[in-house]
Amino acid sequence: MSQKQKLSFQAEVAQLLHLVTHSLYSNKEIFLRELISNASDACDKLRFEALDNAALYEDAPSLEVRVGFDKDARTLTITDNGIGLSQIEAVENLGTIAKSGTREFMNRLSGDQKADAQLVGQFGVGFYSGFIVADRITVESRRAGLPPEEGVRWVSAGAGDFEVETISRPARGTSVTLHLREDAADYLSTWKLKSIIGKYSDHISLPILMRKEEWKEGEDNQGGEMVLTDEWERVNQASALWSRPKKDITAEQYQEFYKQISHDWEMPLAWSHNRVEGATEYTQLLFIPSKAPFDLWNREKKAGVKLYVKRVFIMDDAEALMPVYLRFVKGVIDSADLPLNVSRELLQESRDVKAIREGSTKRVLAMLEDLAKQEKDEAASEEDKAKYGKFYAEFGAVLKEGLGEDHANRERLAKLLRFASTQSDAVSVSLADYRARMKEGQEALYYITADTLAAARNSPQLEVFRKKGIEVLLMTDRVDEWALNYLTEFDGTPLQSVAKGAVDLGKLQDEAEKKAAEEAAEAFKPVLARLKEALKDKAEDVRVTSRLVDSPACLVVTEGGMSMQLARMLKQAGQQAPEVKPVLEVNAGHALVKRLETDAVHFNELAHILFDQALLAEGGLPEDPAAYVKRVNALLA
Ligand SMILES: Nc1ncnc2c1ncn2[C@@H]1O[C@H](COP(=O)(O)OP(=O)(O)OP(=O)(O)O)[C@@H](O)[C@H]1O
Repeated sequence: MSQKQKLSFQAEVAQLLHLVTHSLYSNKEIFLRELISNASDACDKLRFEALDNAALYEDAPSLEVRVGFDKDARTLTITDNGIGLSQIEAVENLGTIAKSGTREFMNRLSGDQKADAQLVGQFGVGFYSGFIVADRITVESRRAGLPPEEGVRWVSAGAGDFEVETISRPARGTSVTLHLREDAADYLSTWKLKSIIGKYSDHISLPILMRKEEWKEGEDNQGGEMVLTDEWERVNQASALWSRPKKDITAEQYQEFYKQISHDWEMPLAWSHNRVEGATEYTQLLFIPSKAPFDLWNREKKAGVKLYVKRVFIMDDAEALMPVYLRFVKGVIDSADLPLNVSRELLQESRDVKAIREGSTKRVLAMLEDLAKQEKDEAASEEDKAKYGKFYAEFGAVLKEGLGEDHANRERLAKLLRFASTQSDAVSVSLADYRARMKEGQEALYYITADTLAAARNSPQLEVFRKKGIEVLLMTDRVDEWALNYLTEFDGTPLQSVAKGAVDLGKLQDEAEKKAAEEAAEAFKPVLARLKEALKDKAEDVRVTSRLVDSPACLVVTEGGMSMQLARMLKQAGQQAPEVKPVLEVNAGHALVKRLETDAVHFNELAHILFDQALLAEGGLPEDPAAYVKRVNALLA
């Protein structure tokens, strides 16, 4: 590649760049954080690769980042002596976005600049944020280990394409030169740059160097000015934030550190910083974000915890350190015990890692419990009180995955769950709240799962519960049904789906009611037998129920069976779902059902209408919708 080559950006990059240059003015200065963060990552990568191959250090073993500027040329340059980029890497890494879910993300953009800017913030613009302030960026780089003549220059004006060419670059590493737009000239100031670095990058563990400035008197006492010298000085603290004592770290520093490692633009909701001593020694600094990332639902998504060993960065997405259901947690774990050359495979098997994961999981749960406690704390500020609700709205559904995934902590997790209920539209009812206000004689915690809150609330299955004033939890997250399989009781009280099995209200029904129900069932027996016959292809069974008050019929599944809703969901997702044949339950007191006893002519029609209506009421569709319409019309005419 000795001549210049012109290449196009991947479509998604071009889209992202358009957004970056058109919507991200409000917080311009973050470009410096992003570029310094990349420089620091590049040094971390070199240090890691050099564990096996010390020759990569060449003659420059001390890693650093330099920030320099040239007022006359209106350029700002960030240089690192990290791992560098080969020509192929420059084309790939700076011309495409490797993140999974990028296309879906782009599809979510609405064209509304404000909303999109917010989304882009969640997505993370990284290197491309340089184009907020620059109308052209030149990257010069040479990968550690390659000869000087295999350097690369990459230039782009941030529109549709970029140019690359081979250059000779004796120093390993990367320099990113921003050709600043006219309105960004104020970044050409030592004072300004220092203050931004202090704000965003103070905790970076590498030294960030800038040229020292000196006061120079003007000629003939004509007033002087600050001029740059050739001496470089360190402008950050350069000690890893998590290794400093807690008391020396301010809330702002924690917040900025979070933003740097997470690329999130919002503040974290909570953090926890601890040195754990004992059989396994490590430091953990864990954050709970306040907003879900765009790819939260991708269970393959990179985990958010970085692993360090004695301050040396080892790997980014160390999934072995955190269970999948806590994939939203960001932070750093620095182990004193693991070997520096630990591999992913080794991590999976290490007992130290297991101990770290257990300890970190407990720490995150404790953080969540604290947030939940604040919710009810009179003395807490309104902001603090709202935090758990905020967390739950973003991550509650993911947390539920833990019921199936993390047996050891199931009870703690169960206490953290919140639901809407027939008494609360807000997703705010905890199992403990519900249990505390159960009716006299109530023996189970009742719940229903449905696609929407309205469908849950209006389900015929709730009728008898409403009549008796019994609260029912309304669950509408896709994961609920699956997760609830793993939670059969709470604090000794069973959890019972109102749509599964025969309803047994136990002590909530008085003797007279029970007797009346038994009599009705007895009298209805002959009709039941005919109904079963008429619907034998559709219904597993037909029985008389006491759960209905106003509706003629409803569908339930057998105890332990998969709900119709879950089966539908699986099918929609293209997965194998067992054919669920539901049980039709009929309300023997309802006029339409009574008509079955007398209207022999329309019996068959009525039977199918009952079944299909019950299916509609719970969010399903009749197998043959046209036949259903025809039957109803025949009766209406
Ligand atoms: N200073 C640098 N030295 C070496 N490689 C770099 C440097 N800056 C960027 N890169 C490469 O370019 C890639 C893209 O950078 P970019 O900042 O866009 O995304 P990222 O850092 O991977 O993701 P994010 O910033 O969202 O975490 C990086 O993954 C890295 O491989």
